[in-house]
Amino acid sequence: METDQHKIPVIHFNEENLNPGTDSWVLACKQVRFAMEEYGCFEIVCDNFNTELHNSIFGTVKDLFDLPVETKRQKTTNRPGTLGYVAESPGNPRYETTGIDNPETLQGAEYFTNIMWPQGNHTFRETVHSFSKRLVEISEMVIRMMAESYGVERVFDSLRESAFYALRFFKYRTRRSNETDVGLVAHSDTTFLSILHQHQVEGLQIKTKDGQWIDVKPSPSSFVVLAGYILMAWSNDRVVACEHRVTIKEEKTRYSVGLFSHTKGLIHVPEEMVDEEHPLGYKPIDSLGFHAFRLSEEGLKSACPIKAYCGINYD
Ligand SMILES: O=C(O)CCC(=O)C(=O)O
Ligand SMILES: [Fe+2]
Repeated sequence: METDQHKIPVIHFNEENLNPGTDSWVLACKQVRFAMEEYGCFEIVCDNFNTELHNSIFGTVKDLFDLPVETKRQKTTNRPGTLGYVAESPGNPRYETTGIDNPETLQGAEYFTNIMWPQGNHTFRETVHSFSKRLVEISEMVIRMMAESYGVERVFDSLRESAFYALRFFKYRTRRSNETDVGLVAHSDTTFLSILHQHQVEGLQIKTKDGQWIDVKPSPSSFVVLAGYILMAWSNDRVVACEHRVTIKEEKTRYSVGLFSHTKGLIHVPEEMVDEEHPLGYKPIDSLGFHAFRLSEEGLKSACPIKAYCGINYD
């Protein structure tokens, strides 16, 4: 429910405020930091994001999920800790997802496409590639803005170099008579950042600090940027990973897509993030190790898996 007190911050990304060093850039950095610290998320409206790309990505999503299940189930990733295809499960019976590693590279987009369509699928490959490239640019921009707003621009290059991406597609089938409106149960992501894009049918909900759930409306030109557990640790708890879920009230199939940014190697909390009020809370963070831990019995049980994995003085 959207209430008077709470509204997810909306930030417009346009040519002017994306020009580093300008006053409007500095203001946009402040808005991004405020949104992340208060909500763990914000909505970006991209003035120059074309509706055609929005329509084509969701056209390809339908083609992909319409493939036979044996085709979708094939192995598409060798990356430790990365999920490939996930079908309906008892906790999330309406949820189906699959993902592409390195989708912003031609090779990544092609590798996945050729497994799904051995005869090739030019439209799918091109759409995934151009859409992911745009989202990676947005993701890098947000990370740069966060680094600048905390005065740690010096670490931006190493964060950028250690980043890798997955594009994931989601389908939520319509409700059967004995089922609830749950699309995906509440959780926070194991990412640094997740950027979600919804199509027509709403469902994404974000939990506020005071425990209220607020709806995020779909729009062809807007994306929701969510803080994941790795950003939470990197920021030494200045930003808290955004808890979210999917609740589908309409009797319709829902599609969404998201770019998930991960990091390889060890990420250190920058020393500038540590002060009296924020004592160092994390050992160096191994994002891939954390991903595997999160899926373990202990990780699934933990109230705050990132702290259980690499928190200092946490039990
Ligand atoms: O479908 C969505 O909008 C959200 C998906 C999601 O949160 C996830 O898979 O982690
Ligand atoms: Fe999520």
